[in-house]
Amino acid sequence: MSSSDLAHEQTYVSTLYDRLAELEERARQRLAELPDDADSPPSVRSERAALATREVEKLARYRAAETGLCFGRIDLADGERRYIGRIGLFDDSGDHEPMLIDWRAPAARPFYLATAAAPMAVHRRRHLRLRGRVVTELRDEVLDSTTATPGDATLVGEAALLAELAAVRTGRMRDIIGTIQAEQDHVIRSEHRGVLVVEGGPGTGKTAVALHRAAYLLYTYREQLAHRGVLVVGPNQTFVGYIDQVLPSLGETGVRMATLADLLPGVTADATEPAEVAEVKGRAVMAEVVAAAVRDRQQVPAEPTPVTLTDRHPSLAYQAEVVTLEPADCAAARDAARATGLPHNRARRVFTDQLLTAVAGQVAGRLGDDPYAGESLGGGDAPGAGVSLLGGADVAALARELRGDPQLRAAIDRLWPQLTPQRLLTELYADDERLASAASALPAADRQRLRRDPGAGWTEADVPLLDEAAELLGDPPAPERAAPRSDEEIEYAQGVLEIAEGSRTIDDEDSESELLSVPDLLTAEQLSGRQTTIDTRSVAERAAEDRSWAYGHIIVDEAQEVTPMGWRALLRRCPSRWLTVVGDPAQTGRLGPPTDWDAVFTADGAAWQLARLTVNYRTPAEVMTLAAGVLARVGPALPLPRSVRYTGHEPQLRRVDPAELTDQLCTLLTQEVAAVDDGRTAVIVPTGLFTEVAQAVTAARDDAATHDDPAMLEHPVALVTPLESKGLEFDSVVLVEPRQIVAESTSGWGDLYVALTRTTRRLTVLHTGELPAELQHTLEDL
Ligand SMILES: Nc1ncnc2c1ncn2[C@@H]1O[C@H](COP(=O)(O)OP(=O)(O)OP(=O)(O)O)[C@@H](O)[C@H]1O
Repeated sequence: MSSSDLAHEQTYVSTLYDRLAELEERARQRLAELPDDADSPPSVRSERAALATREVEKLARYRAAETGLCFGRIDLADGERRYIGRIGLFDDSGDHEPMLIDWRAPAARPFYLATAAAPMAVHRRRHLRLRGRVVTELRDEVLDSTTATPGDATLVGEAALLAELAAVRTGRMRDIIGTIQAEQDHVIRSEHRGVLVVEGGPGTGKTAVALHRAAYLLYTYREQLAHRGVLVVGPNQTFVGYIDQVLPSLGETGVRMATLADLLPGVTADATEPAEVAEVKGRAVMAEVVAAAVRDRQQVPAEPTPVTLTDRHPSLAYQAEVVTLEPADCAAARDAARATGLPHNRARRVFTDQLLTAVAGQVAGRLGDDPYAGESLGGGDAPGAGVSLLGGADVAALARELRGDPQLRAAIDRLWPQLTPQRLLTELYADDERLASAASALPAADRQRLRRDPGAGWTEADVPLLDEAAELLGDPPAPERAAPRSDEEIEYAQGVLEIAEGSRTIDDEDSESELLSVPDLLTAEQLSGRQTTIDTRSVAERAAEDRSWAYGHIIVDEAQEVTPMGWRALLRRCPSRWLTVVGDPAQTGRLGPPTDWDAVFTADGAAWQLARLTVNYRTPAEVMTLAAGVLARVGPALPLPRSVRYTGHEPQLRRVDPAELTDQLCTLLTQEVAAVDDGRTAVIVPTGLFTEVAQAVTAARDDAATHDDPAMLEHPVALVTPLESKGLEFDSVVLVEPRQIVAESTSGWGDLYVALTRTTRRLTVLHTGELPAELQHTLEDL
């Protein structure tokens, strides 16, 4: 590439940065010019808050675009030249000519799709590499079948791609907007408005593609998605930490990232449990178990139940101290409450009302009996025997009075208690009888797995069950008195009232003294209650605090790990059924059958489509050859993704003396850390060996960390179990005791396959006994 080419691009890129700085300055000014709000009415304040939010978001996008602002250029056959970058920039002329095209805009698409065979009117594609604002490198491809450089015809911008893939890892995932490949582009820009399921082997870019799709959808459907927000679900907090920089680096900050365990506000699901228990909790049948557990809490007594009233009710002249809850009355009240279709806590009101009316009728029957019914008083004024003297209004008044009786309330509570999801599940798990009734569809051994004493804490598998329960129970009816207003709000309202009082006209003062003023009509508390509080939380924050939030789009990563109950919780949060779901059946770590997409989505009425990614960008071909034997054990029909590159490093298989395992490991780590420079090395250890190995390694090296450290991935050495390594990648991987990994795994060979495919460059397998034949065979075949 000539230096004049570089100089030319430098001039252009500098102009782009100048334009970006101008726009940033303008947004900052607009923010500064927004008037102070304090005294404006709520409608004006909320409009200004919206304006401010828009400017703040713009500023965030401009800032995010600073690094690597422009990364590409396409020259079209007709002479048009388009620069492609992180955001769109237009010049200030009246025509607003595009200076830089957002990578998500349709005009940028040929940059990602054009090949020599199908050039899409592109004559040349250029990749620009920047360091800060300086253009350091250009890579050109001429898309002309006669002059095209030889290479992998399926790859777009092969040289730039391979340079990206060779870069050392930092412990945080990066965006890939400069080198998105054609099959990935089709997924990112898919116009499918239902569920898009993307399957692909390790390293095929499923996570990268899912996140770029989120950015693409937010760009293309910003109005629609800005209000409802986008949720990205990952398998664990380490993974969420690994990917959480990608969308902000693309200028998108309004996305909520969470694990399934975080879905329910107010529930911390950090307890652990055996995989066999989690598997039972994840089954679809658990929806029926939870529903039955709720129904079981709506009871009818087998026998008439006497209740001694405690209060001396003013209207009960004869002190009817004992009332009876008749099974037939309770059953009628239960039927009426269920027939409303309301959630349990809301339907409780109907049950209570109807039962109280029945009890009041009983009391009224006693009170209203005509004492002279048997006597002949002459005249036809008395209603006669068996006919109450009290009318419907009297019965209603009695029912109202009875509602306050503590004994009666307690009796009703036993029949139809107000329940929280936590109480429902705690009492279900803790009681064999309740379990036998609600979970009768489960075999006895599985029911026993659910048995647990109160206070054990919640696990991730409990969250969808709690969510299911929350849906069936509903929120309790709003408390009669609203939550007290804050002192500050009341003080402000008091001030308003004083001003209103002080600003009364002279005419007012002259008028009659009984003329009411504002403070006579309204207390400060009432006025503060009428003020509209302006919610300054972001959409993502509001969504996180609201169990019933409906997201505009949901992205689910490592989707093969989600259980049928997990899917119910996710789909509930996306009424539009617009989801992107990425996963690999071969990497399933959970017990139970693999996910049947049809059973999950078609049964739910969602239109779903399958797309596949076939090229592995992470794992070198040498390592994938080793992993092939293991994949065959995971499932003979599962496709092996094609690796995009060889690195020249054959995987090392080292047998060591059991007594020397940790010493050998520490020595090896010193070599690996040196070999990857600033890169990252992982030690993947079976769970049963984890504590021993982690203690030895962290004692020997202060650059090593485990998941106890939230910044684990930023350390040169991370110690992880196979399950924790899911979705992550490292420059070098040391895999300890593969045979034990398989022995411990609940899903057969899947965990070993995941562990083997985490490396971008180097792999060493340390083992003390025989290697699994699957690893040896593959090597012999080489
Ligand atoms: N088009 C691309 N250009 C540059 N890098 C890419 C591209 N596609 C994927 N990569 C890189 O390949 C690596 C693997 O991508 P990613 O983690 O998204 O794969 P995955 O399919 O989710 O893997 P796994 O299932 O093993 O977790 C990442 O470092 C990612 O940045």
